Amino acid sequence: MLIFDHVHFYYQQEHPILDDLSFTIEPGEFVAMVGANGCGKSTVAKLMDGLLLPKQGHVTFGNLKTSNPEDLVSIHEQIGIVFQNPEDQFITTTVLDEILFGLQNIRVPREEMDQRVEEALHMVHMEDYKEAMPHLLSGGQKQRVAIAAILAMRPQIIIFDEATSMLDPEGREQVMKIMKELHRQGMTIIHITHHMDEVLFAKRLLLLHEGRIKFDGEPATFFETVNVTDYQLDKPFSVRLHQNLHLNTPLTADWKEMIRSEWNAN
Ligand SMILES: Nc1ncnc2c1ncn2[C@@H]1O[C@H](COP(=O)(O)OP(=O)(O)OP(=O)(O)O)[C@@H](O)[C@H]1O
Repeated sequence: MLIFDHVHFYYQQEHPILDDLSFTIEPGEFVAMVGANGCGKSTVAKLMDGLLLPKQGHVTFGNLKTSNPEDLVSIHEQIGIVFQNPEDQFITTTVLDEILFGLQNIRVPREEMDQRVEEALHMVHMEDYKEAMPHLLSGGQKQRVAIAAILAMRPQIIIFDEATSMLDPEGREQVMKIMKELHRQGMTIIHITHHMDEVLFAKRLLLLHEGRIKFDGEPATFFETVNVTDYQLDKPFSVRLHQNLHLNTPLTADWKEMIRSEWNAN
C-alpha cells in the first residue's frame, strides 16, 4: 500500500505546491491522476519514488518510508517511473545495455540478469531489438525500452508520468496496451496524463487541485459530476458524443458498459 500522509511540499517556501495531501493507493489498482498544468502531478510522482521528500508529513510504501535514507534503494526498486521523454533516461548505446545498467545498479546476480532482460523485453514485445541503438528507435519503441528497463527491476508499482504525451497515436496505443497488460498481471499502475481518453482505462481517478485531492472516484462519476473546464481539462470524445446524443440522460450506465468492453477488447 502506498500512503501519502498529510504531505506538504514546496520548491520555494512562498509557493506551496502540495498542502496537506493525503491518499492511499492499494496494491493492484489502476489509478489515473489528472489536473491543470503545473498543479503538482509530477511532483507527486517524484515524492512517491523518494526522488523528492515531503517538507512535512510522510510517504510510505508498506513498511518503507521515503524519508528513511536506508529505505530508498528498496523504494526505487519497487516503484518505477516512466517519464515523458525516454531519451532523457537513456545512457548506453544498446537496448540490452540499457536494461543491464539498471540491474547492475541494484546488484542483481549476473546469472539472473539474462532471464530478467528476456522477460522484460518480451513483456514489451521488443525481444528482437536487443542490439539496437535506443536513440534510433521510434518514439513508441523508445518508450517500450524505458518500460522494459523498469520491468527488469520487477517493481510492484509503475508510474507513467505523461509517458504517452510525446507519442503518435500508434505509439500511445502500444504503451496503453502494455499498461493494461501489466495491470492484468497484478501490477499497480499510476497514469498521469492530459489525454482524457486514456483516463477511461483507469478504475479510479484522482484530480489534483490546489495541492489536494479534489476528486477521488470512478472516471464515469468524474465526467458526470465535475465541470472539467474549471480544471483546464476536457472530456473524452466518447463522453462528449454520448452527452450530445442523449442530451439529458445520465451517461453512467451505458458509459461504464462501454468502458468495460473497451477494457476487455485489447
Ligand atoms: N525543480 C523545480 N524548482 C522549482 N519549481 C519547480 C520545480 N519543478 C516544478 N516546479 C514548479 O512546481 C509546480 C508543479 O510542477 P509539476 O511539474 O509537479 O506540475 P504538473 O502538474 O506535473 O505540471 P504539467 O501538467 O505541466 O506537467 C509548477 O509551478 C512548476 O513550475
